[in-house]
Amino acid sequence: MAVIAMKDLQFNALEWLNLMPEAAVVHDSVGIVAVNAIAEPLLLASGVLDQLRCIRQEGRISFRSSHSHLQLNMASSRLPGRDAWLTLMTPLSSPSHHYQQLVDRNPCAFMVHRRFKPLFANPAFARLFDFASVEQVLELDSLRRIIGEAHWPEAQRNYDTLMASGTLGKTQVVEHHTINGRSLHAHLVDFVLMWDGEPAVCTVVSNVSKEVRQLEKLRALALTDPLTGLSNRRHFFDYSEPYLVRALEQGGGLALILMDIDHFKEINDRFGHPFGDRVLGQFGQRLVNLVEEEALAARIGGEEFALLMPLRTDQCVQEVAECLCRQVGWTQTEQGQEVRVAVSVGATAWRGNQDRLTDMYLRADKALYQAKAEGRNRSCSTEPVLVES
Ligand SMILES: Nc1nc2c(ncn2[C@@H]2O[C@H](COP(=O)(O)OP(=O)(O)OP(=O)(O)O)[C@@H](O)[C@H]2O)c(=O)[nH]1
Repeated sequence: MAVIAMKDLQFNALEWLNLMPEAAVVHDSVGIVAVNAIAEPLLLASGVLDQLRCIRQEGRISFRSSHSHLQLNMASSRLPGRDAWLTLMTPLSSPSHHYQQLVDRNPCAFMVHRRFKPLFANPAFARLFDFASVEQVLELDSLRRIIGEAHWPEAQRNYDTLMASGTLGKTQVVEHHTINGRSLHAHLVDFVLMWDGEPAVCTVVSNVSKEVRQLEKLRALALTDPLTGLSNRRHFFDYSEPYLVRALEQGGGLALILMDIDHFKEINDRFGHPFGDRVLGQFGQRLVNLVEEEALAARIGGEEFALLMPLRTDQCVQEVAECLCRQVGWTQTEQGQEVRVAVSVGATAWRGNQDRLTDMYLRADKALYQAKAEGRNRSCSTEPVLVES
């Protein structure tokens, strides 16, 4: 592959060209940016550069023309967000044979036209989507089944945009299901080609299921406190919104409860940091066991925990806080000595639609401070407030 000029490092023209097993040229308002090896000799032939200039000057998008000597079919796609074009040159004769080659030479590809009617597919595509053969793919009237109902409206919109603009489809990662219902994540790159005088779409597919799973794992790790397995501070504050929305929509109550283990420094000092770590882990476990599943429990600091939980109409925040305070602590023996793990608790209830989590946090923190000041191992809550209906 020869690169004539690369004006912008972010511009992934080379990547695009790598996907094209046929003659492909990327050009912008100044000139040719990149070509692949198959297109290079074609550019030397008289007339081809003029055709490309025409595309630029007239601002035409997808078009088809043939050069008398070379009998080329030139279809241009505008690169998303760029004043640049990708032109594919295909022999005018035997397009069917040519497109079959196009999909066959790609690691995994298919071509559709008119509402996702499959025209060509390669064996890797058939295998990836659990088809018995390429023929089975081509028997379908539409790829709707593997696109999936959830993604179908968006896929149709993308297809229409692609047809109307001739623009290269945005690369995207989409969850699909195989014909056997197996879920997989695929990275798709679409480009427009001419088929039987009409635009059609060729899509190059990469199976990125493994990468997506790894990303999901990493995301979960980034949101989890490793010591307790609870949500971490970031997740707690980022994930609070659905709780507030639900309280607002359903008019229910919501409690924010902060808990801070008493004299934790002393526990560390007496029994060592690893023991302190075990206490934190145990505390997290006890907390999860005490609350219902829909509660969001998090470790938001060293020995500070938070709980965001819906309140039933028969529950009042003071009682919930008091109950937790009594039940979450415990006594155990370590190195022949008694260890008492107790907490101070500060709690508040949501006060209606102007009340944000940050407001609630300030109030609960104040109540927690009060519980510490009054002697620890107790709960305090903000004064009873009527929850707005
Ligand atoms: N083992 C362990 N200790 C931690 C961790 N994070 C914070 N700490 C310790 O937690 C202790 C908190 O001490 P303080 O803020 O003085 O609070 P306290 O001793 O619990 O006193 P009060 O909160 O006033 O009852 C400090 O000694 C920290 O080093 C952790 O991940 N593991």
